[in-house]
Amino acid sequence: MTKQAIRVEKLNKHFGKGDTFVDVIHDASFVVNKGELVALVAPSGAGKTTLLMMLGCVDEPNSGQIWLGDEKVYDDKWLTKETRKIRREKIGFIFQAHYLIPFLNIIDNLTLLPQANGTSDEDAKKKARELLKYFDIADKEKSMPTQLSGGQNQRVAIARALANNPQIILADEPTAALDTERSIDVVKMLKKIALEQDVAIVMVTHDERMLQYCDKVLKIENRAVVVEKVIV
Ligand SMILES: Nc1ncnc2c1ncn2[C@@H]1O[C@H](COP(=O)(O)OP(=O)(O)OP(=O)(O)O)[C@@H](O)[C@H]1O
Repeated sequence: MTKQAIRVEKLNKHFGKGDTFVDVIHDASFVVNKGELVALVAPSGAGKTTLLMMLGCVDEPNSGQIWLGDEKVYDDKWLTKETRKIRREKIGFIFQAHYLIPFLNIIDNLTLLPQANGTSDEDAKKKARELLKYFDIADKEKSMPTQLSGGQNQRVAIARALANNPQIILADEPTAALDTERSIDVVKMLKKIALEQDVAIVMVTHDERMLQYCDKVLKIENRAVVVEKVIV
């Protein structure tokens, strides 16, 4: 079994034409393995979200190649029309805001997508309860998101990203709305998930203090993606 969760070769992305042309990512090549927590850092506007959204099959690159696990999904074009299916089956997303649905309780927030994807009510609830237990918030299943703290809601959002057993989690500044202590909790939790569930996690962060918990750092420098090992 290969360890590779994401492989990118000579990936390019620009926006606009003429006066509005912006070259964002130029010939990016890197690998993220299963079990790794990888930070993605760069100055504002350098292309972090754009890169994450290409890995998530949301934004289309201009050229290059992307493999998710062993499956090549992009080779100068998407290799399937079903990019939504790839997202649903392989990828979990976490954002800065938790985006829980305010009028659904915690367990219903967790079971909504799996049920929409065809999982039975019973199986979706079983998995949701396992996740809530794993995240130490089993007693909150009947609570509404407004009754939980910011850190607890972010744990629910992480649990939701895991509900479909993804191979890859893409997290866009998951700690930006949290204080330092809660941020460290969340990043340590992501590290534990990566290791225990053999998931690859790419996390955008502006916070240098979080890098020590990561295995690698992807930096975007002058449109190129540079991979650095974390030395603690
Ligand atoms: N849909 C779009 N059309 C045109 N330009 C875009 C589009 N999306 C992003 N850009 C441009 O691409 C560049 C990279 O944007 P991106 O949001 O990926 O940066 P970022 O590193 O995530 O920034 P931040 O840290 O501020 O969130 C920016 O110059 C942005 O203006």
